[in-house]
Amino acid sequence: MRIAIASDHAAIEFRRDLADSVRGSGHEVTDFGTNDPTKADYPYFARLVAEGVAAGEFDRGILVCGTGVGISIAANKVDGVRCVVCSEPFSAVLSRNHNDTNVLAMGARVIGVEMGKMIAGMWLEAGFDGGDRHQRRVNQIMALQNGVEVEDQVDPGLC
Ligand SMILES: O=C(CO)[C@H](O)[C@H](O)COP(=O)(O)O
Repeated sequence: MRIAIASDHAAIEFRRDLADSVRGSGHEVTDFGTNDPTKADYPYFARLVAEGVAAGEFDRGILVCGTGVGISIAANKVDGVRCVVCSEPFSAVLSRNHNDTNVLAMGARVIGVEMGKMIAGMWLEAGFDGGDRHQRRVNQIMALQNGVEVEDQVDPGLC
């Protein structure tokens, strides 16, 4: 797959190690930096990756900052992006199976790089389960992103 990766200053070594690992698994990796250890603003780097994924230039994106939180919030502002921030593989894989996430965020101040490689590897391998309920909910998420009103599809009488 074509993978875009970026980080802020808090995750430079983590991102470089991770990019090597993803490349080693046979993916085509485009690394957007930063390579500047002075302060870098994570929304800028989130945007480079998120817009590339949303435009179809990349199949998936990986973002790293100190916690993964800010960079994931920023990525999720881009229409077409479903970014998950993860510190363990279970949520990463389920985010693919149920939510069809297309960007993964992690925190270099939260987890070690070996855990990051495992999370990214499993996330890249996992597929979307699809099917009526998961596809419907993903469609609802995307409708929210576009400001469309979303109705609960479940009969309240069944709750
Ligand atoms: O985790 C982050 C955002 O969620 C950033 O990496 C973090 O806020 C950067 O902090 P500092 O500028 O103090 O190094």
